[in-house]
Amino acid sequence: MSQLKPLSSHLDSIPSTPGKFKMDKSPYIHRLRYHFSLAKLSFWCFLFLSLILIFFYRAAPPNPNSASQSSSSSDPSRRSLQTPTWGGPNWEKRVRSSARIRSRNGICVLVTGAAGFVGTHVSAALKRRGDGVLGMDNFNNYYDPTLKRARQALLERTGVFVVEGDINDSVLLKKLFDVVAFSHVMHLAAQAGVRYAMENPTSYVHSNIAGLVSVLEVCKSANPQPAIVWASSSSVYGLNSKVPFSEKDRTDQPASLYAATKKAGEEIAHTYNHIYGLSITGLRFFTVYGPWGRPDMAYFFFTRDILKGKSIPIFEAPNHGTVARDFTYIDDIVKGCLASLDTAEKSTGSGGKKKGPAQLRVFNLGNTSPVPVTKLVNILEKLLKVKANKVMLKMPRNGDVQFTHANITLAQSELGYKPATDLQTGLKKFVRWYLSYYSGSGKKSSS
Ligand SMILES: O=C(O)[C@H]1O[C@H](OP(=O)(O)OP(=O)(O)OC[C@H]2O[C@@H](n3ccc(=O)[nH]c3=O)[C@H](O)[C@@H]2O)[C@H](O)[C@@H](O)[C@@H]1O
Repeated sequence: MSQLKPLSSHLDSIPSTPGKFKMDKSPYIHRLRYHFSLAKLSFWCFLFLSLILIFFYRAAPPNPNSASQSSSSSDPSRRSLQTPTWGGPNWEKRVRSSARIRSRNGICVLVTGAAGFVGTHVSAALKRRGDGVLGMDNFNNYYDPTLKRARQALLERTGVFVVEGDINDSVLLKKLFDVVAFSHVMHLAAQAGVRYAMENPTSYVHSNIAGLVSVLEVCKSANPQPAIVWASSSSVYGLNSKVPFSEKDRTDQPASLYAATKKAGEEIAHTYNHIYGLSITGLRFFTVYGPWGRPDMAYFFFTRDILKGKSIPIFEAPNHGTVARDFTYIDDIVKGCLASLDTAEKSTGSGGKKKGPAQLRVFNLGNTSPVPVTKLVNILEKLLKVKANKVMLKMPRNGDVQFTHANITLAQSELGYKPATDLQTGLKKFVRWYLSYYSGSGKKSSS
């Protein structure tokens, strides 16, 4: 710029209208021509450098569509939108290769939330039996993202590519369906956790409502439409006091915003099934635990805090009432998920138009034997060989319910679902994983 200024003062004396400037061979004119060509050269150099700078600036995020959705909101699920990392021929090649079916009668599944706890186990199990699997995850920081990266690395080793992106990024979702004709979508991406909903309510609306609609919108327009299996929650039973919880029981009394968004998801699923002929199966998971689990869940952070000698807050109901959960081991949940995919009928619509009625199902996937939280802590103490510093607390009014208990008759008859792992056995496997994962490298921290 500094070079152009003095030159522009020379150029100011030259008429701007072409044709009015007469060529003259005087020495002054020669000097003028010399200055003029220098100005031109500087101008083109400047333009060229600017173009290079603009090119590199724009090339930094490969997908401008996603970048435009970035937000500085406190919502952790949105943060990943700021660093989109998809697109390009190599990326498409990896997507295709990961989604390629490698067994006879295999299915081709898009797994959202693939770097999550259940997502990782389900993706690995599908891949092991030869199905085509493509993962998707936004790697948000609701809990330690290094654990999610470690799960991603595990999946990479089994041949599953996890695309980094948010389910609200419909451009990315459409692109994935352009590249691969998925027969099924296993939709597990969600904002989980019951108590966190009071801290960050919008993250639940963003992932569990807007995100679900985004996924269903793309599925409904896809040709062929995939069959969808997705994660609802035992929390939809809310204040229901009839035990064990059956799919026919009322679910209109959610006790947390988390539960309300999952219940809303079930109603949204009904709408997309009704209008567009999408085949949809909702799975009500009951407190899933196991290796590679979620650090925000009680069994996980109790283990961490017992080992650190920190106190363990154990909630109790009024009048010292027992708080209990139908803890369900991850391997049993995986079997239920795969059976749901295998028994899912095809969607009946195509390209956004319904052609006939389609399957709509909801199943409880629980363990059918609730265990008090105090008992969970006793088992952990024995497995860890450390006495817990227990502090009994009145159950806070932040969304928890006193107990959960699944009736699994429907899943048993329709899916052949039969949980086989009791809490003692499952926690033993979890503790073994926990100790090797967190002491193995000496670098990781569960805090
Ligand atoms: O079944 C489900 O649908 C839900 O299961 C879990 O929710 P929750 O059962 O509340 O699991 P945890 O947060 O691990 O709590 C387990 C038990 O420990 C108790 N707890 C929790 C935290 C604590 O500090 N102290 C304590 O006693 C809770 O009251 C609860 O009874 C998951 O976190 C949800 O994402 C999932 O949807």
